[in-house]
Amino acid sequence: MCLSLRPPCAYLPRTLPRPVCPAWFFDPPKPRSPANSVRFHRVAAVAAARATAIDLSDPEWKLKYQRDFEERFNIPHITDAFPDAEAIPSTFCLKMRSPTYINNKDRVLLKVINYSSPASAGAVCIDPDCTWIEQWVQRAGPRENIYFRPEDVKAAIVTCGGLCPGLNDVIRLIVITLEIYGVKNIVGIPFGYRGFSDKNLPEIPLSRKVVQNIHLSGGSLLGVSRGGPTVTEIVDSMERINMLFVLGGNGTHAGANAIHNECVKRRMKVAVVGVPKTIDNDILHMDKTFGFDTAVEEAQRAINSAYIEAHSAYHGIGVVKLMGRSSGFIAMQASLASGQVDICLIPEVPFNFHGPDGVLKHLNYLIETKGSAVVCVAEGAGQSFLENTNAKDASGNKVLGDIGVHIQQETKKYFKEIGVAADVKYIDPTYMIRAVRANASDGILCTVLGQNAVHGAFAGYSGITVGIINNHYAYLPIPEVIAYDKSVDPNSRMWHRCLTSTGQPDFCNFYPHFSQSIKSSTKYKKNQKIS
Ligand SMILES: Nc1ncnc2c1ncn2[C@@H]1O[C@H](COP(=O)(O)OP(=O)(O)O)[C@@H](O)[C@H]1O
Ligand SMILES: O=P(O)(O)OC[C@H]1O[C@](O)(COP(=O)(O)O)[C@@H](O)[C@@H]1O
Ligand SMILES: [Mg+2]
Repeated sequence: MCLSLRPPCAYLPRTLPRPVCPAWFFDPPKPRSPANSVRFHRVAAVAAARATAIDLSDPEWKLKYQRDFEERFNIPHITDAFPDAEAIPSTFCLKMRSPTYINNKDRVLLKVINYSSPASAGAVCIDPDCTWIEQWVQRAGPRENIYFRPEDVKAAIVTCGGLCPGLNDVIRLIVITLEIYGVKNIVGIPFGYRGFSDKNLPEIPLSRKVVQNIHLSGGSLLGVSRGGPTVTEIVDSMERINMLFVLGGNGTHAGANAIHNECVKRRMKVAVVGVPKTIDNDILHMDKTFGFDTAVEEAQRAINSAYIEAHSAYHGIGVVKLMGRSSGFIAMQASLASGQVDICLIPEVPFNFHGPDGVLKHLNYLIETKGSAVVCVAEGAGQSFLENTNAKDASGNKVLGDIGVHIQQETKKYFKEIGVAADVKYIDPTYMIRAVRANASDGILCTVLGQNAVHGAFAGYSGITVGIINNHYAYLPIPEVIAYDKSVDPNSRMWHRCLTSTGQPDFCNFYPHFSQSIKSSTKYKKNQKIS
């Protein structure tokens, strides 16, 4: 089957025999655009920095790589700074039966596919032969011994960044689990990191009674914010807090790691544990982050509305903009789930609006052949077409231009110019999606993550976060999950499945002139640097 066809091919039947596919299809290049080349450079820089120490001609390189991996994914523990910290038997006990514990040596396998070649879809290889190297990370869960006496614990929870379905579910389970361990002093920090420094925002006392039903609504019981005090100010104001649960995305986790480091520097015995919250799903190594499933489900509803509007109008075109600053996961998954999208545009895959290979030309084709069309665009896509204001939000995130409005305007202009009627409707459901309560699968994920965050803190780990990896739960050191933003691999099976579903061509005449062998692909080059 041939996916990702350029427009001339797109008019051919979909069941093309393989030879009809252009050669470059079988060797798809990594797309580049001004926006995502920055990202790729960052990825490459990180990989190269790690790779410099590895010499593939060294017969022991595999062993050394494995050792380096183990070191990187080793999670910090209270005993690193306090070797004399006393371990006591766990106070975590269930009413009905005694809990089963996790052994400190239990591990979860991070990569489960043994790629035979760098050309395999989605392959991530360390050397050109794709040598199989086991990469193990720490299994999450309750330990038999704990490093905090529940009566000495003051636990705080803070939620930062933008909203995400499931925040209340995680808060709820952290509080409930802390109480099961016997903790009485539990507080919420109001409005993100800001709550640490704003004297007008007192701590919120939390208990099972307070949190019992909070998961029934979206948002965060504690409130969220961007920006706020410095790490020094945060640690200065932590007073008696010796367990800090931080719910947030990459920015929040960078803050949490800095808080952990500052506590170690000041010789404060504090466990700082993150729970990744990002609706964009851009945290590394995890199957997904909580709220993502719910977001996709809600996004589908917006797409369905756009479809109905477009389908019911004469030459209707529905445009839906979904979240995703630098990663197109929601747009890709929602497009796949809905099956109603004709064009899906994400930041990772460059596109042209105009010209023979452009989005507008294909929209005209869709209007001619189908009578209507639906476009789903991720907010970070096509930013190079918009004015760069260099504006930043309070957290330092780039303020993006509205690509949805741009598509709507350009589409109207184009159809007017070619003298074809078109009725263009634009839907931006961003804040509606973020504010809903978690669906059942996210509710379960939040429950498990919340519990494991508490187990991690009691086990004495700090500067860690918790995530689902290949359907198991693991603790990871924070720097490893925020080294760069996770993004959609345009060479992955999932993106190709999305293209199969939409039937869209490549909107970039860049591709045909780029038919190089796999040896020039980004991943291969990265691996070459290693050798
Ligand atoms: N590199 C950083 N170091 C310390 N704190 C940070 C850093 N980046 C962001 N933060 C703080 O983390 C919080 C959330 O960051 P933000 O980028 O808005 O959301 P998210 O955590 O979802 O990425 C903000 O209060 C911000 O000030
Ligand atoms: O308007 P706000 O609050 O700045 O949020 C907008 C942003 O929030 C997001 O939904 C995700 O933000 P977070 O990384 O904080 O979860 C982005 O996709 C979007 O750009
Ligand atoms: Mg972020």
